[in-house]
Amino acid sequence: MAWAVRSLRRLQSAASSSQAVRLLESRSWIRNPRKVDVCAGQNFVLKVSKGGSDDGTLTLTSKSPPRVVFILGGPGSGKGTQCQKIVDKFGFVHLSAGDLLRAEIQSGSQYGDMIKNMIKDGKIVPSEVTVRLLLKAMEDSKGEKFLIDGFPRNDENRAVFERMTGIIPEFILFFDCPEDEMERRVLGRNQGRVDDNKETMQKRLKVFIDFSVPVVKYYESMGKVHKVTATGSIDDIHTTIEPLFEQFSEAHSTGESQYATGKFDTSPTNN
Ligand SMILES: Nc1ncnc2c1ncn2[C@@H]1O[C@H](COP(=O)(O)OP(=O)(O)O)[C@@H](O)[C@H]1O
Ligand SMILES: O=c1ccn([C@@H]2O[C@H](COP(=O)(O)OP(=O)(O)O)[C@@H](O)[C@H]2O)c(=O)[nH]1
Ligand SMILES: [Mg+2]
Repeated sequence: MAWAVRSLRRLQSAASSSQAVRLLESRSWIRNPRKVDVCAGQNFVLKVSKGGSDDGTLTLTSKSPPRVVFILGGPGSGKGTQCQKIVDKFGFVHLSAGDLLRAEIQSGSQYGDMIKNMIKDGKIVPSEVTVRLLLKAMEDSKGEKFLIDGFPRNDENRAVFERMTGIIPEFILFFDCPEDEMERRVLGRNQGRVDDNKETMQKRLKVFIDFSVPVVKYYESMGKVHKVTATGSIDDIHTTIEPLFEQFSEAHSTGESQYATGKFDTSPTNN
């Protein structure tokens, strides 16, 4: 029983809900859910439903669940530009996965060279690297609502984010832009980026079609995608998407929202 109390204390001291999710997944904290009805951590409440079978369903609700909107679209479709206008008006935390990766290169990280070479080739960086950067940025920001820009870029990104955070996006904003317009914008961006050139752009567009568009289709099958025609003026596009964020703010003005319900396998572990 001592280890159950010890483990419970570990869970209760978890600094964030995402840590609790990781503890749950590792199952290193509990062998018998019957002993734990409700466990309140610093940022979350864990409720164990008294399911008849052994694999009781655990519901992890967070007192202030991180609410996420994914902003997707091809390179140069206008994701960053529109995110900035949404932040100015609705106070989200804007996390550009690409910017976080470029900052990681600058930081002298052990992954720096790998990330730089992959960006140069328009390739998608391993999911765990990007998700850890996103998680850290979310926790450091102390924010509650996030625009995650340019992520997930493939199905593995999507699955790893969900597994590591337990977060389901509120909706996806997809900027639909013709390839020639995206190329024109990227080549005119003048940000000194290693990947803003004709050759890399062709590779990025292929990666977008082959890997990122299927992620949009996945979320479309869940009815979570708002597709926006991303040609026309920056202000007109912003006006088109504003109502989505007005509704978002109203819908979540009060109360907790359940953000992770998982069938965490709580059958007694062997170890
Ligand atoms: N509606 C638009 N019309 C023309 N240029 C745009 C529009 N939206 C963004 N841009 C420009 O195109 C380039 C790419 O925009 P950006 O927001 O960086 O796209 P993404 O983040 O999707 O790559 C930037 O130089 C930006 O100023
Ligand atoms: O989740 C991500 C986001 C970006 N990238 C890499 O970073 C590059 C630049 O991404 P960013 O979103 O900044 O490009 P944009 O679409 O804004 O031009 C991409 O082409 C990828 O090589 C990645 O691997 N994973
Ligand atoms: Mg961008």
